[in-house]
Amino acid sequence: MEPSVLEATASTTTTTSATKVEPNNAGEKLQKVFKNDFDAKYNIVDIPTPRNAFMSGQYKCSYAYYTIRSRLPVILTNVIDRMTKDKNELVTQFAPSNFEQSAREELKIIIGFISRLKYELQTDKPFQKFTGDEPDGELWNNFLSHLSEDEGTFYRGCWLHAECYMYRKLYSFVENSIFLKQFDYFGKVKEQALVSSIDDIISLVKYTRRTEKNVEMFEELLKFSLWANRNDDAETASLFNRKVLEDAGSANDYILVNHSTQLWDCLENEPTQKKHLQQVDYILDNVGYELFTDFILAEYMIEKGLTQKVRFHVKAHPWFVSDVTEHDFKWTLEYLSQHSDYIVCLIGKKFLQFLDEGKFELAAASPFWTGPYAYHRMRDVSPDLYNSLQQSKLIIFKGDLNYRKLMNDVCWDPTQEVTTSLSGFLPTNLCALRSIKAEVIAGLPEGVYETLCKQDPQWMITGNYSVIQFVDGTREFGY
Ligand SMILES: O=P(O)(O)OC[C@H]1O[C@](O)(CO)[C@@H](O)[C@@H]1O
Repeated sequence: MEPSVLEATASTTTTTSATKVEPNNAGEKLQKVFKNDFDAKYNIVDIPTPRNAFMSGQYKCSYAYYTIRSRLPVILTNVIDRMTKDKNELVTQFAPSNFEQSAREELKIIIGFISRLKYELQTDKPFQKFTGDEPDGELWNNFLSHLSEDEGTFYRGCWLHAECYMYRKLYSFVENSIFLKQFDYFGKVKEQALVSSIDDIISLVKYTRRTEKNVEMFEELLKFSLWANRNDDAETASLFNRKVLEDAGSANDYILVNHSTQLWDCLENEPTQKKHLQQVDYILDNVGYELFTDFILAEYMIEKGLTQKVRFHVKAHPWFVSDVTEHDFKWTLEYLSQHSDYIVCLIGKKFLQFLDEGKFELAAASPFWTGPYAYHRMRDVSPDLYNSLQQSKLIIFKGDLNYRKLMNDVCWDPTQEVTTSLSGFLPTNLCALRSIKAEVIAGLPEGVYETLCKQDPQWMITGNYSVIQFVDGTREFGY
């Protein structure tokens, strides 16, 4: 688990007077003085995110601040370290042998670009336009050109924009390179996530053969997929996955909203005027065991006649470390179908066959998913995507980032109606399967938020709690 916001900020509340520094802890105190200087320089205010404000690194008592201050620089440092360590391997893999020296030089330049991005992040510099051959360069530059001075930097801007911008810039460095176009900074980590979860995958496959068609089983599969979205380290995740597999209801107290029955009704009893909608759209999140649980849920929906097809949406390029790209999606199915374990191999082949038969479909990766926009902007920014989603019986959004984009990355009153927080985004019926990792939430019952805050003020960033939220797209909400 990530260190908490309080751990990250507790040491900063101290005197700013350098004259009081004692010799035995001078280093520590000087660091505190520096931190306070930092806050003053970048207009950081020592408060949590105000209600109805965008999440932002400006608010020191927020996960946005902690992410920009601590998590994102570490991610960039890890990328640099990994590239430096693997440089020979990368050069051999991506450059023809007579161009190895040029590739080595290019790699050095890319590492330089990443270091500069890290510096810009740490010193709250303005977001820079995209000037290379990015296919979505216009989308991004258009977005950037509409930001005011205050909205266009890492700490002062909206957290969603800052994080999306960082990952988009990071990818642009290899995308615009000569030799490293195909390189995925997070490729190894993602492959390892699948390889190391094979035992859990086998257990899940065994458990889900010959299932009944009923709401109870459907709910169990929703929960497997839901809890696979927790952000634990590999070992804790595996223990947790097994616990949920032994008893899908074991973490029920941590599911704060559970609309499984409404979801079932939506799929099972579709009103006659919507009978032509025979597709579920699945907006994927992470690779590894999580992606596999998504496949199992999709398999169930197809085999039990709840939908004819599931159309999966992936990211157009590496994104937020572990998000599924087209390559990851295909690699996962290939890996499973060639596995030495008979059960894994069979299920992999079955899913590949689903792809052939059109029961599974891999949608062309829309740049909108790797854009900075919240989903209420989809209709005007990406009308084709919006129109195609309208043809769906249900859209399943996995994970925390999708949730933040649904909610416009705003710190809503937790009891706010979800439909209000969606700000008009409702192409069809929606479902959010999300474990809570940021202070963005809507649709909680009265009192739940307050009770949990008393138990643990940081409950919203632990990933221990979750929601299965359904929004009925057939109702009129007056937008
Ligand atoms: O994989 P998920 O569930 O989208 O979680 C990743 C998200 O969680 C966070 O760690 C907290 O919101 C973000 O950095 C990121 O948006």
